[in-house]
Amino acid sequence: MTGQNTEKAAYKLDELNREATIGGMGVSVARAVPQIDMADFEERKTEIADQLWQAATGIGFFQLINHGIPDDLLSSVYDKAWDFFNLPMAEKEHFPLKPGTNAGWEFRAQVRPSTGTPDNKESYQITLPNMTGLWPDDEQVPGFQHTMRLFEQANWKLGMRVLSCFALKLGFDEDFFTKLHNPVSPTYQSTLRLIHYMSMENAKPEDFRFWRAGAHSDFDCLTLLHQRPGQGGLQLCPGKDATSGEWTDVAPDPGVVTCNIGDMLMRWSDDKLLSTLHRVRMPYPDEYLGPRLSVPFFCQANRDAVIQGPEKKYAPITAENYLKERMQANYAEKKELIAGNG
Ligand SMILES: O=C(O)CCC(=O)C(=O)O
Ligand SMILES: [Fe+2]
Repeated sequence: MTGQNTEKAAYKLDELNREATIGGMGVSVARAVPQIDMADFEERKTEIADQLWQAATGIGFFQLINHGIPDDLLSSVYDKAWDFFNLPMAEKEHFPLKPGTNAGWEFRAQVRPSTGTPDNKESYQITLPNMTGLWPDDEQVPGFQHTMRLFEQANWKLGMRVLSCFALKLGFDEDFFTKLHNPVSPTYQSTLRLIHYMSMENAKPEDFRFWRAGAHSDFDCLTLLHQRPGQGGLQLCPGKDATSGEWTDVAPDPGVVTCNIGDMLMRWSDDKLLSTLHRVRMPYPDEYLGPRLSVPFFCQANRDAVIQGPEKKYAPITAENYLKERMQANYAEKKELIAGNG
């Protein structure tokens, strides 16, 4: 089967080689990240698809405005995320991230090939078929499960709109990707992730040498990221490697959803849609030093989806096998599956 040999060798895929060489600071360079208006989506689909294609074949990042995810839902997600992260450690430990499931809580466990050190963060991941025993109850965090399910669904819907535009552009049926991100299937593996990057307010100068999130590309098809205004740090470096060392801050403007293409869609588009390296840097001394909360949603095709582009540039591979290969590099020393999306 395709992939079996490559699965055995961590770092074998091009993406991993790319990641392993990009731990340096680099320099800061301003670049425009296109903003794309999703208003009146059905009527404006052709125009929106053109804009998405241009951004995704260029810088690989774009920001959606008028995306339809209600502000009050987003605020409620942030409130409940804090309620969760503020639980005592001993309570959070009841929801451990289970290897290979992208579900549950981890604390400073994700080591990036690019840095070799754990990201300075804790996170809680929601992958719907894998959540048994992993939801805090309404006494611990009132309304947590209800709110997160609503938000997961809202992100899925927006993600599928974007993917339907890429499907049209690639010559697939409009609902091609939607059918392969089927949320009622047991093979569903899209993930909502709540991330708490630790406050740097009382940190020692040497702690600033590390990364909130080391440079990486995402494994999935498409990532929708919610950043909080005033809590920046996300940077991108376009192209297939970071040899330029030129990183661009992606502003956490209010009301935008920041999107990037992941490796899975890059492969599925025969390398036309570009998965772009990104990272989360530490704040500069004159910036906000408090904790940072971000919420990405990873649109990741169902495990049994077969990935092959219209031009058949790469051999077919199931999403499950593709992710196995991709994940092996991101495990902590015990080679456990820490996080399988970004
Ligand atoms: O927190 C962020 O701004 C980005 C997080 C990210 O890139 C990831 O989790 O894959
Ligand atoms: Fe990422």
